[in-house]
Amino acid sequence: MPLSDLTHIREIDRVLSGRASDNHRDPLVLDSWRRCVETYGLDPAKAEAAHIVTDTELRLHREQAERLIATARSGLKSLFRQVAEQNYVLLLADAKGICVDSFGDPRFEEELRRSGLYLGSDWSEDLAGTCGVGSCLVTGEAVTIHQSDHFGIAHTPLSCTAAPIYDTHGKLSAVLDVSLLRSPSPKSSQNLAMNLVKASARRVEMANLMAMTRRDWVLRFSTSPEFLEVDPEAAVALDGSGRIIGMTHAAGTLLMPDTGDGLIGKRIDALLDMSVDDLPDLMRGRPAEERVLRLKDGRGLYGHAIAPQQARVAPHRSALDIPAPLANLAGADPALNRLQRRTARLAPTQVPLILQGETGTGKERFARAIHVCAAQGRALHVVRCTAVGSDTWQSLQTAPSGTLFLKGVDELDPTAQSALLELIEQRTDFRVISSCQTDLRADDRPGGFRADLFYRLAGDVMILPPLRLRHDIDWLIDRVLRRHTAKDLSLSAAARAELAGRPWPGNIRELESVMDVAAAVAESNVIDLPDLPMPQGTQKSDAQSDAALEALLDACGWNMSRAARRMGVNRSTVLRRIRKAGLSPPA
Ligand SMILES: Nc1ncnc2c1ncn2[C@@H]1O[C@H](COP(=O)(O)OP(=O)(O)OP(=O)(O)O)[C@@H](O)[C@H]1O
Repeated sequence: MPLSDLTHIREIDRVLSGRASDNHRDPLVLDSWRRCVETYGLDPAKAEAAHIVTDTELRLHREQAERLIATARSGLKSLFRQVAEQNYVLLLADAKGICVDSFGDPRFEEELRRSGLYLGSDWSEDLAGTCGVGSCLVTGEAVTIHQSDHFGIAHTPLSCTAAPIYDTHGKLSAVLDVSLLRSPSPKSSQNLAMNLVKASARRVEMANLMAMTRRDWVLRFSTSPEFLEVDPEAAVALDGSGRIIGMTHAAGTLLMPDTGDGLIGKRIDALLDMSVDDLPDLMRGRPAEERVLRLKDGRGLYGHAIAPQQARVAPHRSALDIPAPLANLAGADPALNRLQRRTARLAPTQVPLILQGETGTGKERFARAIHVCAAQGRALHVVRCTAVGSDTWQSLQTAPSGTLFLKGVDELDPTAQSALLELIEQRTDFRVISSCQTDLRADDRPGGFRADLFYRLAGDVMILPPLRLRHDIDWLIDRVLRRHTAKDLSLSAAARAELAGRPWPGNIRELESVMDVAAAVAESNVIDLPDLPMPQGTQKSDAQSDAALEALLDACGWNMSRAARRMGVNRSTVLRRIRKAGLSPPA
């Protein structure tokens, strides 16, 4: 027996008798050696090179791991391209340690087969001893088993680096291994291989999650905005209520660093300061740097949400027509639901749109949703019209094509109007969406909005109703409340009724700030009347005209007290106005 083998066997004996190894072995290797002798009863001197399963067994193993293998194969190929010049062999093993796919240089085929770096070889630790695949399967971690780290003397020339691949439920399902028949002596020579194999396993898990959860939301994470879209670190799949139904392994470590597991079934709002309703805001339309997520322990992450590619259950026709980013903007409000349906049809076109509504009614949010539905990753340029200068128009001349959102377009002075007209005539590749708070009209008189520009912007004008006229205010309250997930808050019936009756001059923005205050001051997890801040000043009621009065009454379901609270008057005043206007409740 060669001296090196004898030395190896003696070292194992020494370690097994409780003495230290001279070779600064990784504790993971020493643990595995102990298992080999004490649990599996293996003998390091037995020079069994490779255990190869029969063709029938191999077919069975391949069939069982078929889906993952199909996904992993492309990862394997690209990894092989990266290491092709360096004589590495790539193996994909299933959860039992059987090599179900391999890539290697055909010139060394016979040698690879003899060494077990080949299809059908069984690398489970209880059979092959300490080895890349087997020890990775036992520990669930990426490992390098370098030369004499191997238990059996038949394997000590090899250097194997392996990383686990977990399925979408967090179960270890396969191992990706890169091995060398001969390698330089220092173990550190395999550090790069370790990074490559870990990155490939992560990408295989990501691709597998995406393929398995096409009907669900996927939320991908990265600690840096640059890699968020190209190479995210982790991902989870979510059902419609925000429960985690799939994950990549790294998501456990990232979202629950203490325990790492138990992620499946958890609600996303229990882990992050966000709810499932915020997912559309995390889609591609927004710059990655703005898509910051906060973990409950205060750490920050960047998030990228991918909408379901197919509906989970076939909804009824009108819901089917509305893509998720738009559908998430309203509850059951007939006017808004009509608007959503209309917008869903216009979103994929190039028709320029004007969104009109009071401050805080959600015009920008609507515009972003339209962009996300239409733009397939193209740029969104937001121009705040109160703050434009010549440099704004100049930089837009060379900006990438996409959506141009003109926020507060009614604020543009004549010079800016000319500059904008010139820009959109040149940049026909911009889809223009504008927002305004006033009833914008073409008016060529001095100080007006020039007609030639107006008709280029106003393909369709969409009116977003003020909050006091929305029927879905309860839905909105719940939605805004869900952002305060740290306290698991709810609202007392009295507080809810009080909020439903407010005039809301600042609309949804004001609602958000009221809920922020209430959530902060509430002493229990039920927000009650005293927790609500006073209304922030009252605006002249919309119910000045008969039509507006009727709309407000409709929004309140003809409940006089609620209408009176919204208008900031008493009940008898409402009744008097109804009589004067000759209005009556719908039959
Ligand atoms: N459908 C919605 N659900 C939940 N929050 C919403 C919704 N629409 C708007 N918001 C929130 O309300 C706030 C105001 O929305 P946004 O900025 O879109 O309003 P706006 O009409 O563009 O306002 P302004 O004209 O004053 O700029 C934002 O914080 C936004 O996140």
